[in-house]
Amino acid sequence: MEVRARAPGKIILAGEHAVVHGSAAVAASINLYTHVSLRFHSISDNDHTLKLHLKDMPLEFSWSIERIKEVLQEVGCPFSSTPTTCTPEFIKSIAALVIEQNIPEAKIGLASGVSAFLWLYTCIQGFKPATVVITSELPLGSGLGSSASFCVSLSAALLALSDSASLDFSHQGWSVFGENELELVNKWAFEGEKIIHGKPSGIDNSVSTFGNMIKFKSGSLTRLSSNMPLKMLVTNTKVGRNTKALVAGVSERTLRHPDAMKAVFNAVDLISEELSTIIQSPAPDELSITEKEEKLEELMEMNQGLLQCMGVSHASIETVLRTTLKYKLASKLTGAGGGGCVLTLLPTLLSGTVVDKVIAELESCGFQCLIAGIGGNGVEICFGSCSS
Ligand SMILES: Nc1ncnc2c1ncn2[C@@H]1O[C@H](COP(=O)(O)OP(=O)(O)OP(=O)(O)O)[C@@H](O)[C@H]1O
Ligand SMILES: C[C@@](O)(CCO)CC(=O)[O-]
Ligand SMILES: [Mg+2]
Repeated sequence: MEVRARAPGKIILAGEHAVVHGSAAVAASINLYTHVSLRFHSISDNDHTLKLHLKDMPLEFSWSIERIKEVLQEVGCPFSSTPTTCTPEFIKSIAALVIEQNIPEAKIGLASGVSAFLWLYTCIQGFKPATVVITSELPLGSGLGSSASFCVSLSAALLALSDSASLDFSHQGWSVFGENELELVNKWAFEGEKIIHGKPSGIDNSVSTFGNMIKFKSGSLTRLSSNMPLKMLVTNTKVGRNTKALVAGVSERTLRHPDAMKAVFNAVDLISEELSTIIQSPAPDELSITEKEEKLEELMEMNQGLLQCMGVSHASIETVLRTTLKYKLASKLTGAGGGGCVLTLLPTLLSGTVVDKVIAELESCGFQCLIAGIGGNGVEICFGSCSS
């Protein structure tokens, strides 16, 4: 029996970092996915290993089930029907299993992803021999939620083949879980994100699980129904960074300047609330689409200024901001910042020629541009044949 799962990446329209400190944030799924395929080995395979194939790296890992048992059972049994946080003892043991695989130095950032894999796998499936293959359309470590879509798609595939799932294996094509299963996928993915991120707010795994557009505040999610055709240019500066370090940096700044940072987070909260109201306000509205877009642009600029206050901008991000401003377009970083991706709102009435010009200028700086499809489905699973 083989199952496939796919989960989308995301953009954050407002509120990254501040959301870790209790402010509201607004995020939307995008049409770029991480794909997971999971197949248990049968007795006739005579293969007693757990294999992880990161196809586009390309890297392959393999552990004998005996070795995994030997290392993990020293600290307990991770197998659990409810989402469980990986303890520091398990983290250490899992790290030992990852180190044995000799990940090349240039790809060492993947170690946290492989650790999250081992945690989610052994918690949800225990010690069953299997092969897991992962591919991703998302750039890793660029602010588009690669870590969350990795954890969500993996949790979905693992839960789909768990004993507690009651799914219709004969259904052809992609299908969605029921609400309760989605909640469970989301909770497990959050545990995986903790291993990769340190202190995630939960917004990335939530939007990857449920899709569409959400407002997220203090761990709770509100689904937004947008009445605006939103078009965003995503520019990848290709400057590598890692979310864990950036989130930790903002927390350290908050410890040094608690009152000033509280005011910054409060301002971001108000920006996210206003942005979600504008996006949801019914059309036709007293505000024309253009007026709404102008308000969104201003809010994005204000949010970007506050992200600079938090210390998460970067010279490459500033270059994108300056370039798009020449065309009177507003931009902000998305995700954790420090490099990674920048969003630019493309107003409905903007001519295609201007879009082409701005993309050409950004690409001449060595950046990579794409126009993301915003607000599609969340995680989906498929048994048997399905289009990719
Ligand atoms: N397809 C994948 N295979 C293995 N590991 C992955 C994969 N996708 C993400 N990861 C793990 O997640 C890490 C990147 O996560 P990180 O949170 O730093 O960036 P991001 O999720 O792309 O951006 P953001 O959190 O700002 O949205 C990688 O270094 C790796 O450990
Ligand atoms: C930087 C951050 O706010 C968003 C990363 O996409 C971290 C988080 O909320 O977990
Ligand atoms: Mg991430």
